[in-house]
Amino acid sequence: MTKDGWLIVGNGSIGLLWASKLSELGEEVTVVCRSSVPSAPLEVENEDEWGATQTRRYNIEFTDKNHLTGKYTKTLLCTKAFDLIPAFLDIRAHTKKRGIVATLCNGMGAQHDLIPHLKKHQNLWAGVTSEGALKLSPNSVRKTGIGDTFFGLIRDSEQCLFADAFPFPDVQSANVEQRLIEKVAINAVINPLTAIFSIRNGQVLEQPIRPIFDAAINELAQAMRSQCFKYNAHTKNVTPESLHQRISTVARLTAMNCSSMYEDVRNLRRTENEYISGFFHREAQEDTPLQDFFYHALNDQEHLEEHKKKLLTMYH
Ligand SMILES: NC(=O)C1=CN([C@@H]2O[C@H](COP(=O)(O)OP(=O)(O)OC[C@H]3O[C@@H](n4cnc5c(N)ncnc54)[C@H](OP(=O)(O)O)[C@@H]3O)[C@@H](O)[C@H]2O)C=CC1
Ligand SMILES: CC(C)(CO)C(=O)C(=O)O
Repeated sequence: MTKDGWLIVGNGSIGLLWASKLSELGEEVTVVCRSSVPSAPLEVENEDEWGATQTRRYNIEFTDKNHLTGKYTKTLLCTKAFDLIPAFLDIRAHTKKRGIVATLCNGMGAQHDLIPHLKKHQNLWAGVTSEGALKLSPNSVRKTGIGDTFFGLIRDSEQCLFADAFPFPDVQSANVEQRLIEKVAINAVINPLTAIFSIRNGQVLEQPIRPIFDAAINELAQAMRSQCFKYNAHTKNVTPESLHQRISTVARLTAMNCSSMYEDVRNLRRTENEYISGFFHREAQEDTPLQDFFYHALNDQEHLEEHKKKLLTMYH
């Protein structure tokens, strides 16, 4: 049986947020959960313009992979980068062979690694989002930051049911590779700093973190402009000023948010370090000592306090 609604994989903050957005469009939404399957409706908390909390409820279906039926034409994977492929393989049998698969995860690498696992005529849309969200329980989420979201085709099959149109208004992007790289740069600055120093996003703009924030941006801009950088076609016009402006804006708009990496570190969960600082650590041909430092510090969390002190000494 063909299902024309959306199948969302992952009831984390982003999966719950997108379940509400799709539901608001009048779409049928099914969310596949790996752990506990909620029996209550989805709840989304948001602050109105006067700072009062508003809660909206949505009638969507929560289920687990063993109770899925039919084949979905539209699938949105909202997992961490390292879970993307196993999550798709879990539900692959329930995806339509000419349908679309979309991803919303940070970092670089996992999206492209998914391509060989797709069915023959499925289109793959890689998404990037700078919205902030905090999961409160398996069925509730709080919006914590304003941001934008874009999806672009990274695998285009002529026989896909949706041709090359993404079935959600105003999010389609023709230059998604550029957006993916720009987003990984944003995450490579905000996420490690917030995770190492246990601070909210907005605090990266303040003392004593500010000099490290500035240095991390200058270093990345230089690495991204280098002719030897594999993705140089998408990044050659990046300047320290433009990168600075973009990353500072995200930090301001999500000032009260705890980045996904900070949440992972404080909840003792695996981080996306490998797909964020790890990406620059492997791919940048220029020296990126700060990214290398972040990468090693986050792989050595038992000594985070020492890494923190060292960073502060180096930049003051
Ligand atoms: N939170 C934020 O503000 C932002 C997050 N992002 C990015 O979006 C992506 C998702 O983030 P976020 O929602 O915060 O992450 P979470 O860790 O909150 O959620 C990921 C969810 O995916 C679930 N999952 C993993 N594997 C499977 C599977 N096989 N089947 C079903 N569910 C599965 C996890 O299940 P379980 O509960 O069992 O762990 C978890 O609920 C990440 O790449 C993140 O970096 C981007 C911008 C902002
Ligand atoms: C945009 C930002 C920094 C929002 O917190 C994010 O992508 C994350 O937390 O991973």
